[in-house]
Amino acid sequence: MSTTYTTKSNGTTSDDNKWPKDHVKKSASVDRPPLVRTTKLSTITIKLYRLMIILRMGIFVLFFKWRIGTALVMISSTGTDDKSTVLGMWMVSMAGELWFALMWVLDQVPKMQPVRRVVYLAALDEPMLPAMDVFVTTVDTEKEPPLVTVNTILSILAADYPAEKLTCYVSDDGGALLTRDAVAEAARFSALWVPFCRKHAVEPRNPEAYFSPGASNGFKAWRADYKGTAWPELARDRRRVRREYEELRLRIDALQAGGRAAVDAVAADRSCWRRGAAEDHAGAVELLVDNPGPGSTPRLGVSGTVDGVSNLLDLSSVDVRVPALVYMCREKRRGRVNHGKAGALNALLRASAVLSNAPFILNLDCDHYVNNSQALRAGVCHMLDGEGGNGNDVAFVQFPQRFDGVDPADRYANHNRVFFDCTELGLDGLQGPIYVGTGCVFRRSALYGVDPPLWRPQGDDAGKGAANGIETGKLGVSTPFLRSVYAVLTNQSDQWDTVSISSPPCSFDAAAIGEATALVSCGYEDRTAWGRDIGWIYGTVTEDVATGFCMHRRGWRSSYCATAPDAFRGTAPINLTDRLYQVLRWAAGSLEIFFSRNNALLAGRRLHPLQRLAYLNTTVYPFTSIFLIAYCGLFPAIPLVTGNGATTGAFFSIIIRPPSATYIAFVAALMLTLAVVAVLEVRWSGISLGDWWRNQQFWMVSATSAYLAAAVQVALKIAAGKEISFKLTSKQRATSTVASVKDRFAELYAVKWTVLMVPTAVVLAVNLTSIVAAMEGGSWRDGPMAVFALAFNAYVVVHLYPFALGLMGRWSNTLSPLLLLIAFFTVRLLCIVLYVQML
Ligand SMILES: O=c1ccn([C@@H]2O[C@H](COP(=O)(O)OP(=O)(O)O[C@H]3O[C@H](CO)[C@@H](O)[C@H](O)[C@H]3O)[C@@H](O)[C@H]2O)c(=O)[nH]1
Ligand SMILES: [Mn+2]
Repeated sequence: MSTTYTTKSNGTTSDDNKWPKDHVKKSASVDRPPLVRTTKLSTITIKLYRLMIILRMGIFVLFFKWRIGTALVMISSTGTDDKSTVLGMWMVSMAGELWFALMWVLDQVPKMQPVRRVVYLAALDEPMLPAMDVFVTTVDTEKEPPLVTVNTILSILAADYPAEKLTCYVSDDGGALLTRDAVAEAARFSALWVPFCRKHAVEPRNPEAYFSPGASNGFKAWRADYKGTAWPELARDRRRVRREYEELRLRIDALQAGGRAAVDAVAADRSCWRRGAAEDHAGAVELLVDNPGPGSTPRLGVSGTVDGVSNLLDLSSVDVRVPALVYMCREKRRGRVNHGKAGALNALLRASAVLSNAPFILNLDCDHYVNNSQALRAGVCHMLDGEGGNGNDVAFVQFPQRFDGVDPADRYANHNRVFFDCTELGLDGLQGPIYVGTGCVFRRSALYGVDPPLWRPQGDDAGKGAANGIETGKLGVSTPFLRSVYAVLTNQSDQWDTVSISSPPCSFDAAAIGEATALVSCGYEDRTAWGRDIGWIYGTVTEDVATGFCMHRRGWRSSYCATAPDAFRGTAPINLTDRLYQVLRWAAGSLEIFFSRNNALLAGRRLHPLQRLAYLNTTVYPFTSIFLIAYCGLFPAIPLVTGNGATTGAFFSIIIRPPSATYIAFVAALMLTLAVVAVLEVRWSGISLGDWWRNQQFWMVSATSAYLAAAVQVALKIAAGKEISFKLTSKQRATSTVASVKDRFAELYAVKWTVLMVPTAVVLAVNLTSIVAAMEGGSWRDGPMAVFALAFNAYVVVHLYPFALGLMGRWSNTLSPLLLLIAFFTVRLLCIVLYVQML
């Protein structure tokens, strides 16, 4: 598919943006079976889906033609007194309808060519595996319990990957000694946990998830595999490891309690258990587990050699080496912007460059653990072989985000299935999925702001030109760092053997650690291009979308890797307040990108045309709230504002007439095609109708609350320079206790009122005012406006208030999604029929 794209976009005007003339796709010249197989979905369902989308776009065109035609006639035949009212209403309604149609098109069109990719892990030879660095970020020990981070680290260290090629870096943005001590505890426990996982091939390799009763996370129940002789030994080892794990938990609890006690003692001076204040502390890089050494061979456990571990388990036939683990805390100083997560990741990028300098980087939030120990290998398959045999143009491989601990009804649409199982698959068929912040493997060279091989001058396969072209001023002044960048950029070849990828060899000596510490100082990025062209992108709270966009804009591709069982799993906010704040941050971040140099409309021609639409969609969607609230909510108030009593009455008398048959036909056709497209989408992607419905519902909730708040925040940023802050999502502390669903999700049932509901409240108030006004001006019959307002109120209430009141979970168990869908479309239809009757 990339080939057709290349030819299609050939022959541009600007020199820089010309598709390489005779770029021939290098197919995998290596003699091995392909690692990834890509299939375009082209079942009858998909064909029908495309057809319906095109059909619906056609109906839009006819509809708008008719609407504009009839409105012009009506406006010209209206008396001058009412003209402003009618014109006002007509403009608001046209703006709304055009916007909703545009949003629907932007959302649907990039989904028209979905692909699926399957990896063949068996074809991946051990020596082919490149080195991999894993970045974990954490910032706040209250909202991100250290135990969660510890479990994530353990799942990474125990992943099925050669120990000498894997390094785990933990960034502690809060500079808390507690975090550092907890990571050190993880390092100690890994000496037992990693060999145990290897010995019995346990899954998942997150101890908390592994030991929690009933959590199989997509794997067969752990006992099922062990009917044979290994069973008694696993049971015994498991018991012992579990006991050790319980002790680890207690130690971490004690650390946390100690931290709190100290805080209490020194009257809220949090600095006593930090390197300094959370926002003002020195940088530090510390090696907690050393690398086993390049090319080192498996070391079998011999009794009594591994920190007393072998006394607990028989490890005589198990490789006991543990991958390297590095703790890092970048320097922060008050009064200097630190760029949040993007700043932390850029510090990690530099520090790791002078230590392990792996060509690939996996990025995980502290709560997203490795659920499938093969995940890293799956990512490598995409990097080596993705995009039709040559993965060299793939900048990143995104995995779907999956979550533990969401209520069974998924009331707040945390699973986001439509996005992860439809949209991302569709984008994978274009230039590649959007980067969503966690569970993503990067190519290090792509983060250094160079062009993909596809766009380099001919014959520059080794990236020499790219390496020479890199201006040192952009990257900062550290010579060891620049040397590491050069090594990475010149080492891109199709021969992904250990020789070419592990250069320069890992070194974790004191000099390297010292250099790494200098690289995480807060002044390093001054007068460089970090955050602009290099590394993770600054200037938005959704650094993920911006970073992926900048790569796609350069012509890089990305790849989507859905595995079974899930590659990674994290936690999601399950109460409405946290969830709405998360949605608010995403919406505000998107608008920040829209109003920046990273606006999709400004990108050059290397961006796939449909990819551009997709990025436009992800950055303008919060504006929908303005149109929605004007169209459905404030619309009834227009005659009250523009007309005086007499003209309003006259206006009402004009508009009491049944809607025309043409209009009803249009609305019915638009509704029907919408429903059919939805059903087809559900069918080809394999999500359930319930998932789709949840998304619709939660979209309504967000669009009448958080999106509008985001628009206000961004307006304030533009007008008054007020920066948008990153409000961290609280991670649930994992529990091993079995509690009833009701107890576990008790928080859901508590009514939480939040400021984000204010926009909805305003709209409802305006609606009520207009109802009262209409009633005062005459009888109920005179006020179709009032009926419309009532219908909209019902619409909002049906969508929103059950959420707020915590009823949805119970309802959804009794009402089938289909019934809800029917109700949803009926109310929507009613709203629209009533409303256009007025025009
Ligand atoms: O100053 C900061 C702020 C945040 N983080 C880390 O950023 C991550 C994401 O935070 P979270 O509150 O969990 O955000 P979510 O809303 O769950 O995250 C999604 O959306 C974010 C963008 O808004 C992305 O950064 C995330 O990766 C993506 O999972 C966590 O690991 C934090 O520790 C930092 O390291 N430094
Ligand atoms: Mn998160």
